[in-house]
Amino acid sequence: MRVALIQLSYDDSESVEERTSRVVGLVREQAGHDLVVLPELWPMGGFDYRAWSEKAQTTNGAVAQALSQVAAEIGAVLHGGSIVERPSGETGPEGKDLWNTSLVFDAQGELVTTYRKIHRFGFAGGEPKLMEAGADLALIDLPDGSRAALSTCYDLRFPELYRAQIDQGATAFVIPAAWPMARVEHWRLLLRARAIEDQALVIACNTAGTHARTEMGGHSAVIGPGGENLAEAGEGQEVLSVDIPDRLVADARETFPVLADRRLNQRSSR
Ligand SMILES: O=C(O)CCC(=O)C(=O)O
Repeated sequence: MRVALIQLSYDDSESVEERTSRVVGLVREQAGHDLVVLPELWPMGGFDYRAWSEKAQTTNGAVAQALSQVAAEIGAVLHGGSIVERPSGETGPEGKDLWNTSLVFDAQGELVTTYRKIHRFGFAGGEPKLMEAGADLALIDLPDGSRAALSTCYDLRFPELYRAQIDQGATAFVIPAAWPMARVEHWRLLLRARAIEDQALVIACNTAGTHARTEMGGHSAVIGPGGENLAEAGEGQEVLSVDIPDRLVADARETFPVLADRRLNQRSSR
């Protein structure tokens, strides 16, 4: 399976429409890949809290439609990163109407899965103040037959989420992010930790550039189930193109079957 991660750089100068058209062009250039991945909240700005409400869209809005079209055009599964979602006529348990929602399109351009970020970042501000939390796990079948679980940025700090995902059959994690430079070493270390402890393929696409006065950390990466770096980006805009060997996770789990020794979960049998 050939995977492309588009580590997009942006600042405060583009409209949503301009950025969408730039991103569609970058996705189009990835024809020949089986899976293309974009970062978290790239259309609205990961840290541009003040613009979120005004820029929010539905999962059938202009951004989603542009992503659907380009996925079909290049015939690849497209993880479109996430958008600030305002569904029509829905509010959550806290009375808010925004979610941080990832969109996945199949190679025909159909929106096959959405994932609403479960762990909201910002403590008393940011996401918890403005958005509802997601409640559901989301998994997708990848073109090579493996099963990928979705999470977003700050979710990475909560290992129990990834354990729940492997209990649902996940062999890979796809993680879009807008992770700041200030804590980029946490990002790099936690990606490896999740790969090693869950013996899974980690496909993690971060943001570059500086927006809303926050410098993004870059260092998107593809990490194998033994913690091996299959590819890692630098700090600027960059596309990572990676060939994932067949049976990478299956072989790792067979030759070093540590997950079978878990005792504090339903699957423990020893
Ligand atoms: O956990 C972190 O340090 C960064 C998280 C974040 O930026 C996010 O979830 O948007």
